[in-house]
Amino acid sequence: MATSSISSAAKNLINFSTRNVDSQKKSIFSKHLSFSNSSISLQKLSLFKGSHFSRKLQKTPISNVLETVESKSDLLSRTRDPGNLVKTERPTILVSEKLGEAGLDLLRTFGNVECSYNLSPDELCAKISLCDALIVRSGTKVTRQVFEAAKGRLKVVGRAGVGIDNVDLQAATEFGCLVVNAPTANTIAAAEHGIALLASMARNVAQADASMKDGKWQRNKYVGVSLVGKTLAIMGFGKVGSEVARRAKGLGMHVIAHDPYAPADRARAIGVELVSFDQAISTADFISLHMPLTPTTNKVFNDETFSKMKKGVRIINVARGGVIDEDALVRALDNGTVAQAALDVFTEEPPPKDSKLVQHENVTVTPHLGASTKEAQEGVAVEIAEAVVGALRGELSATAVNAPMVPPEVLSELAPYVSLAEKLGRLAIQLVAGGSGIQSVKVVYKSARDPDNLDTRLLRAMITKGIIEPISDSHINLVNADFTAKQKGLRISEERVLVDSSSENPIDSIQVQVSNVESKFASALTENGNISIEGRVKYGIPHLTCVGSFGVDVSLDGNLILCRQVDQPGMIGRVGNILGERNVNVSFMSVGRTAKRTKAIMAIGVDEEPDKDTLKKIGEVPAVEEFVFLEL
Ligand SMILES: NC(=O)c1ccc[n+]([C@@H]2O[C@H](COP(=O)([O-])OP(=O)(O)OC[C@H]3O[C@@H](n4cnc5c(N)ncnc54)[C@H](O)[C@@H]3O)[C@@H](O)[C@H]2O)c1
Ligand SMILES: O=C(O)[C@H](O)COP(=O)(O)O
Repeated sequence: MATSSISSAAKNLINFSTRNVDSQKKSIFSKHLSFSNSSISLQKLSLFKGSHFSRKLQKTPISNVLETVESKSDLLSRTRDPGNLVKTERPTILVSEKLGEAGLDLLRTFGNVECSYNLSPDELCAKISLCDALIVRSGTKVTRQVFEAAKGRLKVVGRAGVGIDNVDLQAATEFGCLVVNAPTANTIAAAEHGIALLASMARNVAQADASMKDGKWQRNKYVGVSLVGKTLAIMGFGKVGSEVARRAKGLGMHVIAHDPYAPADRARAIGVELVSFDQAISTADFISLHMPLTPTTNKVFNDETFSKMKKGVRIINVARGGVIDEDALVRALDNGTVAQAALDVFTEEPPPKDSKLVQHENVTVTPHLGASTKEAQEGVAVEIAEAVVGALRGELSATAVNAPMVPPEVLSELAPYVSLAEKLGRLAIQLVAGGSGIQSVKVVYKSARDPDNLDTRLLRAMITKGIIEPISDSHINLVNADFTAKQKGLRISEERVLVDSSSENPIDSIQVQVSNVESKFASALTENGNISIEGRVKYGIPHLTCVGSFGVDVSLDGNLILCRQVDQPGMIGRVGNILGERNVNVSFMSVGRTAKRTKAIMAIGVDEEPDKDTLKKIGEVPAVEEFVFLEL
């Protein structure tokens, strides 16, 4: 297979250590390195089934498989890492931030544990080459320099908590270091802290306390507001958001939530109505933030969105500081749009000492204490200790956040399908209209291969990745895809359809159906109301071949405009001209229709993202009935 046909998505799953691989080979197996001692058996990796390779290697632990793969492959001619833990008696585990005793005890049964808190970046770099594992919370920046300084010995970084924004995941993967986290043990603590901030803000607890300690008795100044009967909008109805909702209902609040991807029935089950972003922020008396920090949510609370809020609204943030434009929040507090804010998280932590936001009299602050209860820290410590010990033993971890190992033979065959799968997932989620909760996805693989010889876990993982990553800060890989989908209430079912084909290709086509949702592009819906898209690999390149009931043929490279129009002459020219006049390069174009001169779909691949005005112009072409721009 040509190097160029291995997409970045596939590269994400090519995860071999390439430290000593020559440069041309590195361009194929670049960037993503492995965790090399996984004990998953080849029985599970039935992608190998039937081959000479598989017969020889069945039931062999992956560590041995990899030895064999490595010895077979001149791509992987590196010598084994002298720090390989299989050969090391007791690994060294550096804990750089306070961790619960139960977790430390567990670690001590397995390795030599060194607790060194408050290390400077230089001190951390100096120590790290002597360590096999590092355990951090949000205060330690695990940068590329740390991985470089580790000189290949560091095997696993454990994040004792949810957010992994302080770990350079790309660098970790490049240096062959597994990153694991503890995503569930601090959920309740974060939710309780959200409620604590809500109540103390409403009753000016922090301000009144400071005033009394200053010798004052200001009963009139600190008259608060009641919670009962007030509307609370939960922004991000995930693990923490839904727990905050439950508790707020107990306080007699009317709770609504905005989360474009949360299942409506989960919300209904606890008496919460899912609403649009604008409806949530314009009707709420209190707004509590629980969405992840992603490119979409970065500074989503800004001058424009504050201006849509009810005057005198109160805001709580225990998610991530970056979802708020902090300067805009200061302005909104100054002009009274926002009456009060209670913040546990900040764009920069710790925030500058002279931060206007922190100093503002209507703001209650805590220094990122959401997860800081004894119980949560014990839970997180045990959760992370188990994950780190498991990783050091070579077991696959359900909370791994960077890529596990995939044998190259499997990858070279599946690489274009892996890329197709991720792109179909990304397209499918972008076709879902905001506000529709997505619950179940069905994937149909058409293949001439015996189902026993086709392991679709990798493809399912990539479809899951395509669906979840644009809407969350979760990092999906082969290990954690099913776990993450389940946690998010997303059911992914698969169907294999055996087709009659003499082709050597493992798969004929992949179809992704999203059930019971509204679509931004009605033509993507089939008669039974599901969004349906289908793709194939042609000449090693993923193609979109069907949208709803319309056949198309467009290579999935760059971005895509889908346009439904009345089927009539001149449409390609008209839309092509609009794009050409604005210097948007068309890479591919295809028209599909159900019958002559009725309706047609035009699928246009574009190299550049058209601006709003260009898209508006396309929408204004009289025969165009609907269109959508999709990023791949
Ligand atoms: N302050 C703390 O100490 C502390 C503790 C735990 C978690 N957190 C943070 O809280 C946040 C939530 O954590 P979680 O464990 O509940 O995560 P989660 O993944 O379970 O929930 C996040 C939810 O946000 C939704 N979402 C994604 N994009 C959205 C958007 N644009 N608008 C609205 N909703 C959107 C997702 O669909 C998901 O349901 C994370 O940022 C996490 O890092 C902070
Ligand atoms: O992401 C998390 O888990 C929370 O923000 C907690 O961070 P901490 O472990 O630094 O308290």
